[in-house]
Amino acid sequence: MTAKPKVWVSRPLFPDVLARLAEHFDVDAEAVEHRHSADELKRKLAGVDGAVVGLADRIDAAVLEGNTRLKVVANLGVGYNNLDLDALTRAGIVASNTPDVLNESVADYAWALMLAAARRVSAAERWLRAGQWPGSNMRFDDWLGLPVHGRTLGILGMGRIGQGIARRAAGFDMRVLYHNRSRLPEMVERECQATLVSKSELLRQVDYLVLVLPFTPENRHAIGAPELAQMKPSAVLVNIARGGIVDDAALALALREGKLAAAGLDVFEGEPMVHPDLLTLDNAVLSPHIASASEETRRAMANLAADNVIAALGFGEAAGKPPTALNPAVLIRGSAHKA
Ligand SMILES: NC(=O)C1=CN([C@@H]2O[C@H](COP(=O)(O)OP(=O)(O)OC[C@H]3O[C@@H](n4cnc5c(N)ncnc54)[C@H](OP(=O)(O)O)[C@@H]3O)[C@@H](O)[C@H]2O)C=CC1
Ligand SMILES: O=C(O)C(=O)[C@@H](O)[C@H](O)[C@H](O)CO
Repeated sequence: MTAKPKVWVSRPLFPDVLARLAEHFDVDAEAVEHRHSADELKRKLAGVDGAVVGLADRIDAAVLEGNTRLKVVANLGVGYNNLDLDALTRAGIVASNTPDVLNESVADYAWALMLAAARRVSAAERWLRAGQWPGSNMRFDDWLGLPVHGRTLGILGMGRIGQGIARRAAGFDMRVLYHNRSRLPEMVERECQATLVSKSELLRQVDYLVLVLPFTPENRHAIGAPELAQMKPSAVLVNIARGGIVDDAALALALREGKLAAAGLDVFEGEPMVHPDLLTLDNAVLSPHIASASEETRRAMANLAADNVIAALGFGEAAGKPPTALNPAVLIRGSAHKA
């Protein structure tokens, strides 16, 4: 009997998903969360045929150097800026991500941050938990927030998730503007009731700006001091995209100086570290990169990553056709199936 292919799972995963992988593979699954160094990644990946990795695992040319065994890397996330896709493709390794299954949960969460930032939910809760309500003689005009309904929502990066955020805006009777490098099909614009504008028009007109761009070299600091200066001082910024798309130092300054009303942030430059100034600001609602974290969605992401590994290594009904491969040309050339 031939030995089963080996698969490494870099972070703890749902047991039933690991069991699906174990039907076909000899699975080495990490039992505790741990940030792997480049050396550890190189060592782990050298001994396996497939891997399921997280956003903290940076898979680049140095990590892959000399690796002749690895055939597939499945990323637990739709964003894949932790993968050097060119290096993976050059090495004949299939890479995959987890699009679509998380759209609705992440769109829900963008709204959670938008509403919380507008209505000062986190600051009010901190105040209440600190025991400050009794005896405070809270005034009729204390804790005033910003209206959401009827305002203008802007989406920078109107892809799968951005469109979900836009569709929800109808319930709040909002006008929706968006900016992408290319215009969406008219039918999609109609469904989302959204209008394409230039980036500077978007910055100037919106009351709420939600960022849902991928992190690429082009998008680094897409929102920095010059862009913040174009926004209304009463506007709210929501970043659920990636740390580094916003210049967090410039954002903290704008929030402190009242040049921007509030922010809701799920991602940070250099996370898990957060810019110290943001931590001191009451008008910033902060969360630890949890926009996709509903049970149903995280399970769907894990299963989709497993589907990709199973198919790329030639098993299951989709053998040879990983459903969400980022570089399917590797499969067409057949190099993912090196001996
Ligand atoms: N906080 C979290 O937990 C999560 C974060 N994310 C992040 O959200 C990102 C988006 O996901 P998803 O919606 O699936 O991706 P999509 O690829 O479907 O959408 C991205 C959109 O961004 C647009 N875009 C890219 N570059 C630019 C640019 N320079 N200026 C304007 N628009 C741009 C693209 O349009 P065009 O090409 O026409 O410009 C596209 O419409 C992910 O890459 C990930 O980083 C996703 C899930 C959870
Ligand atoms: O999908 C993405 O791009 C995300 O950023 C998230 O869904 C993370 O993958 C998730 O938080 C696990 O780290």
